Parts: sequence; structure tokens; C-alpha cells
Amino acid sequence: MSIISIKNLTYQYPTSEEDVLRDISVEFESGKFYAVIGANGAGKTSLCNAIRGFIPHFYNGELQGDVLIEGRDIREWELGELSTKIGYVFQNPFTQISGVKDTVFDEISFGLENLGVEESEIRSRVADIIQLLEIGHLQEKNPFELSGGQKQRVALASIIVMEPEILVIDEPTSQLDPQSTEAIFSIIELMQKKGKTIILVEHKIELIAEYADYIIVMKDGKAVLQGNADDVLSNEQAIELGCALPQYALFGIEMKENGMDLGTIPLTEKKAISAVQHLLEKRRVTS
Ligand SMILES: Nc1ncnc2c1ncn2[C@@H]1O[C@H](COP(=O)(O)OP(=O)(O)OP(=O)(O)O)[C@@H](O)[C@H]1O
Repeated sequence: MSIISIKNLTYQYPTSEEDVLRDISVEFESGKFYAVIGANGAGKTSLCNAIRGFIPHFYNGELQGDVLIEGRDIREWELGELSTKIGYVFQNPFTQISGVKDTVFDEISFGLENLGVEESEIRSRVADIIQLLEIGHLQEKNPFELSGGQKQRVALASIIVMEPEILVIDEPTSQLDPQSTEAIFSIIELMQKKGKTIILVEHKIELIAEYADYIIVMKDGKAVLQGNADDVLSNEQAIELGCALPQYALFGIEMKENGMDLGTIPLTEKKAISAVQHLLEKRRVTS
């Protein structure tokens, strides 16, 4: 059974003039890494809002179709109950910092305190997460003293410590440099290895090619293309739908158009090198 099942979802915010999500159907399997891509205003955040229950519990508006979390209709879930199952990480880490705690350690403890978890258990769970995410050097700092990348790691830690099964992460690296971006992706990968289901909104296509299992391309509120990452990112149709393809895929497509078919559309540097080596080898044998 899918952990999240979306069937013919159509939605309009109370204040919007038209549907912002249109007839979307997607199945999410437990433990997989899903990337949601598409232009600004395509509906990516709105789709995340529907998954975490903000639509329809926080935003009213008109919801048609079904969103099922573990087989249960989103309308029947309480928001509080959903928030323990689905962790949500915002684009801007500033909005995630509580502002009421003086140290990173206490900041990460905050959610567990609110749930009434016993203090000794909080301390041990927070210490474990700090070790796992390699942020021990930050634990005594004030959360507001951190850099953007550090804040985003602390924001992720605050969510992960709650042990949600599903992580919905909305453009976590948009304000980060390449090094901090890699650090965030390493954490997300670690979470996937721990069996979490990941739903990530992200524009950095090269990283999506490296990490995601499945891609949903959104345009004008519709899921216009979806499938395994390898299939979507080597599909020329994706370009027409406004989706950027990885550099190596574009290289493979160019090669093919110029009579040098690599036999595959590579998505990463490693795969491109191996495809070119294979082609050269083949040409050597036949010449
Ligand atoms: N709270 C809201 N009330 C009314 N309309 C909204 C609200 N939030 C988003 N919208 C509208 O819904 C549409 C989809 O917006 P959404 O934020 O889901 O897109 P997005 O793909 O996440 O965009 P971006 O990449 O810019 O974050 C837009 O037309 C937007 O103006």
C-alpha cells in the first residue's frame, strides 16, 4: 500500500480565482525519495500543503479528490496527529527557528518538550541527532548566530528528532552555497537510508539526478510528467514542459542528434564517462 495516495486532487485557495492544483494523481511508496520540480507558481508548495494537511485544515478553500495518508482521508486526520507523522522543513530556515531558545541544543529539544517527552529521553535523542548530523560544534551557540547553512541543518535536526516517517522539504537549499547544499543533501540521503519517505521540492537538477528515485514535474497546477528519475530526466519532452535537464543528459541528447548515440542518456558525470568510453570502445572494434 502507498504511504500517501493522491487521487484526482483539485484545489483552490479561498482567495485564489482559479484552481491551483488540477486533477493530480500520485502514489508515494514508503522509503522512496520523491522530487517535485517545476517553475515558480506551478503549485509545488501547494501540493506539499495538501500532503501535510494544511490544505484543507488550515487553508479552507475547495478540495476535490482524495489525499490518503496511510489509507486514511486527510480530512479525517487531526493536524497535530499529522505533524508527528509528517515533518515539514521550510525554504527559509529563519521561519523554522522558534526564537524562544538560547542554544541549538535547546532549540532541537523544543518540539519534544512540547510533546511532554521525559527530560532524560529528550537529552539522549537530541544528543543522538546532533552526533548523526555532525553539528556538535554548534550545540551551545545561539540559533540566531548561525549562518544560513547551519540554521538549515539545525532546522532539519529539529524535525528529524521528532522521528516523523515522512519528510516534506520545501526548497531547503535555495539560499545556501554549494557546500552547505551538499551537507543538506547528505542529511536527506541519510534519512532515506533510515527508511524515511522523502518529498523534496528543489530546483537543483544535478542533485536531483544524483539522489531522487522518482520525479513529479508540475506546471500550472498539474502533474504534467512523473516517473522514475532516470526516465524523466532523459526525456526530451521534459524540456518542453519547462523542466531543466542535467548537463550530462543534454550532452547525451546533443551527441545523439549529431550521430553519436551513446546508447543511453547519462544523468551524472560518472555515467557520461562510462557511456563515452563504451562508445569509443565500440567504434574501435568496428573500425
Ligand atoms: N495562501 C495562498 N492563498 C492564495 N493563493 C495562493 C496561496 N499560496 C499560493 N497561492 C497561489 O497558488 C499558486 C501556486 O503557488 P505555489 O506556492 O504552490 O507554487 P510553487 O510552485 O511552490 O512556487 P514557488 O516555486 O515560487 O515557491 C500561485 O498562483 C500562488 O499565487
